[in-house]
Amino acid sequence: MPPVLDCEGVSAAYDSTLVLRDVDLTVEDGEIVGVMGKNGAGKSTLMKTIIGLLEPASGVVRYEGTDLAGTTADERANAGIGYIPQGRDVFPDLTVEENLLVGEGVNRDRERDLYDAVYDYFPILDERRTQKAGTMSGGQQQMLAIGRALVGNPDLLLLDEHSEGVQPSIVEEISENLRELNAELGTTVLFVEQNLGAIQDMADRCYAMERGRIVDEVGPEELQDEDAIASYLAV
Ligand SMILES: Nc1ncnc2c1ncn2[C@@H]1O[C@H](COP(=O)(O)OP(=O)(O)OP(=O)(O)O)[C@@H](O)[C@H]1O
Repeated sequence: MPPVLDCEGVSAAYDSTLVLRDVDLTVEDGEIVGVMGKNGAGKSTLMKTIIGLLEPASGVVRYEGTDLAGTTADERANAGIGYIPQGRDVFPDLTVEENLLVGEGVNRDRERDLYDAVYDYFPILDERRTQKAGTMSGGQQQMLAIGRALVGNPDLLLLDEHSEGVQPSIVEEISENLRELNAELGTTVLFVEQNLGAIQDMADRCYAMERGRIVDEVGPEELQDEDAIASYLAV
């Protein structure tokens, strides 16, 4: 079976400024893989390139063995890639239920309705079904953004800094929920982060990114050694 995600020699630029340089990265079925790096390292750019908001200047992005070149972000979502951008991007004037309904639009498997699962993983969303998203806390909006991707029944979830603007105890809760849904639903996860706790709580293994390049790959044991990974982060 091919990896769920395979980036080979991927470079990307804004105008003529190269930001992502020759990135090789794979994510196997069922894994939770992190990419850690400081502000400006290129993590969001990597996510945008994988989901198709930015065309690579060179290299190949493959999803489940298929080259994604020339496909739009919508087509990639329909193929089973769920993307949770930095800053969450929930619809503030829509209720929790309505936000989830938007996410369901990309669900390819009509037999598999994941609303109940979302409300089980995130009970606060169940309690606030009719509340407008814009009135909820950062952590609750993050849960909603994850829920909205989840009801689309993704094989691969791409998460861009889910810890940002969320209080530490809620970051921990969200990381735990993500591990649970990975184990129970089999959803593969690639996340980018600079929060040490979220990286240690979530990742099976992790790539380190500096100035647009992958500079190291860190396995599960080394991940628990704070000193070993702190140099890659802004701590
Ligand atoms: N739309 C854009 N146009 C031009 N340059 C950009 C754009 N977005 C990001 N950059 C630049 O690309 C580099 C990488 O940015 P990116 O947002 O990918 O980093 P990051 O690792 O996600 O950082 P952060 O944690 O701050 O989000 C930075 O130097 C940034 O200034």
